[in-house]
This record gives sequence, C-alpha cells and structure tokens, in this order.
Amino acid sequence: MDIRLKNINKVFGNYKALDDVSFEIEKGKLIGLLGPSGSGKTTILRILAGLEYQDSGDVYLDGVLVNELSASRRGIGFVFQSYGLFPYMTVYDNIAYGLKVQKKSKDYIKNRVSELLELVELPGLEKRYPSQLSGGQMQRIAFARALAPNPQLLLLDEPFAAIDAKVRKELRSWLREMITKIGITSIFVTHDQDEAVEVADEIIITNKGRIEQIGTPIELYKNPRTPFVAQFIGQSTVIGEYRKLKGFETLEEGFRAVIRPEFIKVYKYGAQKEHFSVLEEGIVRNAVFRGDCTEVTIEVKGNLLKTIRALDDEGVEIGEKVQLLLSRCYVFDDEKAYSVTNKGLDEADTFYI
Ligand SMILES: Nc1ncnc2c1ncn2[C@@H]1O[C@H](COP(=O)(O)OP(=O)(O)OP(=O)(O)O)[C@@H](O)[C@H]1O
Repeated sequence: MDIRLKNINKVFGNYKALDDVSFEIEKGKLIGLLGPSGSGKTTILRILAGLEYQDSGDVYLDGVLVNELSASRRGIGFVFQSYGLFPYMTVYDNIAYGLKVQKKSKDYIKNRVSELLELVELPGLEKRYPSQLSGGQMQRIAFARALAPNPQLLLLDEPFAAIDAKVRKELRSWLREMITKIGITSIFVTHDQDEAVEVADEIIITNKGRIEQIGTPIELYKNPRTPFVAQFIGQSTVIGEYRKLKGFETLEEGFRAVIRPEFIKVYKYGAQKEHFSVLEEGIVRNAVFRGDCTEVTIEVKGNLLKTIRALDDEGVEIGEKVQLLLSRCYVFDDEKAYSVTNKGLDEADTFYI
C-alpha cells in the first residue's frame, strides 16, 4: 500500500500536535518515524490508522481518500509498545482474534495461525497465555496477530520500547528481515536514532508537530537540511564559534557549528606527517570504553570535541597531548544548515561516512 498525507493539522485543546504535515511513502518501504517526545509521531500513526481524526488535511491509501473510512476498514495492522495482547486469551486466540471478527472458517483460522507462528519462529506456543511468554516472544506474537488479517500497511508504535537492550537488538534485525520477507509497507515510531538508522529504509524526522526532513539514514547524516536535524542526528558537539579552528573561517554572527566524531581523526602527537598547516593540538579530557570503541573527548581551543577511537588504534590517556584533523562540519543558524569542508584538505582527504 502506498501512503500520502497531505497538509494534516491536528490541535488538542490549544496545543498544535500536527502542523501542516505532508509526506508520501512508497509501497513496501519500512519507514522510521523519529523525533523527540511530544513531536507528534503517535498522532501521525493514529490518524493514518483512523484511530484519531485530523482537523484538516487528507489521508490517501493506495491513492484512495480515506478521511471518512473507519479504522476497521482501512486494512491496517497495529503493533503497540505494550504488546496489546489479550491476557486472558491463549496465543492461538490472540492471533485468531482478527480472523474471527472477519468470520473466517475454523480451518482457515487454524492454518493461518500455524503459518504465522512459523513465520515469527514460535511454533508450538498456541496454548500458552501471554503471562507465560518473554517480552520478545510477546512482541512476536503481537506482530503475528497484527499480520493475521493480511493488512496492507503495518504500523508499529515503539515496538521495542518495553524490551531489554540485548533482546531489543535481536528483535530489530528480526523485524527488518521479516518485513523484507513479507514486503508489507510498514511505519514504526521510535525516539531511538540507532534503531531508526539500523532498521529503516527511510526516516521521517518530526519536531514540534512538523516534518523536519525525510531521507535515507545516510542522506540525513550527510546532508542535514535543518538546524534541528544537524544536531539531532548522530553524536555531535555543537560549538558557538569556530574559535579559529584551522582550515575554517570564523563563523558569522548567529551561526553555530556541529562537529561529529566521524569528521575528526586523532593522532598520537607527532605521528601525523602531513597537513601540518591544518593540524590542531588538543588535550584528552575523557575516555570512555564503549565495548566496540572508545569515546574520547578532546579539548581543542576551549571546545570539547567528541571523537571515536577504534579498538585497534593505539590508546590515548587522559591529559595526553594529541593532534587532530578536522575534515568538515555543519554550520547552521535558526533557518538553514549546510556543510563546510576544511580548506587545507583535498577532497580525497576529507572523511565521509
Ligand atoms: N488525546 C490527546 N489529548 C490531548 N493532548 C494530546 C492527545 N494526544 C496527544 N496529545 C499531545 O500532542 C502532542 C503530540 O503527542 P504524540 O503522542 O503524537 O507525540 P510523540 O512524538 O508520539 O511522543 P512520545 O515519543 O512521547 O510518544 C503531545 O504534546 C501530547 O501531549
């Protein structure tokens, strides 16, 4: 199912929850709706599903205007953060629920339930109750239940939020594989960037009821188009002025710069033999081991820059003097954001992700 939202507005009391929201989603895509708390993500899902109605604007599903269509007639499956399973029903009855509402035959339901249990890799659990399942299993069953009536669109509202970190990671890749396999258009809400970047084909970034930017994870990283996106995506250090960082001009009044760890290379003092004119000096102020890398904070001309050192890189110690090459940064004011490259480096020397 392809989706189009056109100029959607929604006010709760005197709070504008959605402000002129428009976007289109191609059939079969897995979309992450990413934004801070209260930015309108859930409201968008609920309006799409017909669980909430917009004050103005249009919702089209497969080119058909569905503003007046009730939730049950939109062909949409919903998976909630809190699983939404009926606690007093077995796994079988939970999955069968929507099919019984559709008055499917007993044989059809039996086959469909076992087919779905195979799909979510939990065969044999028909007789269990939700209380007898782990969080990850409950979410898989909730997924099976949402898919049972063959919806054309699947909406997932923070589907992993209630699940602990390790299982959450597994479920993410599982969901990605599952959705690719079924080929169903899906939108999931999250406020976790890593989750959105890892799972989604495209990300829609919401902020204060508006869409900030839509793009693939890599597009959002490489070309943030608004100040909000420049700061929100990726791990960044925001500095008020360049303080004459080598290779960059002084910032204009009202502009700030975002520097990401991936734009910086850190060298042991004296190890770098090129680009002397733009090599900066800094002092290591903090180093935190993150499991797969070390996050190192370095003070450079009064700015604390976050950098990453791979496990194979030679270690640095707190208080150590190091050298850095800063390849580029994003510059933004209240209205626009753009990328600036270090003037002392050739294109081939700039570090892109
Ligand atoms: N039924 C309602 N009545 C009044 N205000 C509401 C209602 N539903 C949502 N809101 C308000 O609208 C705004 C957007 O809410 P929404 O749940 O869409 O945000 P969200 O981005 O999903 O947030 P979160 O990540 O915290 O779930 C919030 O300020 C919320 O308090």
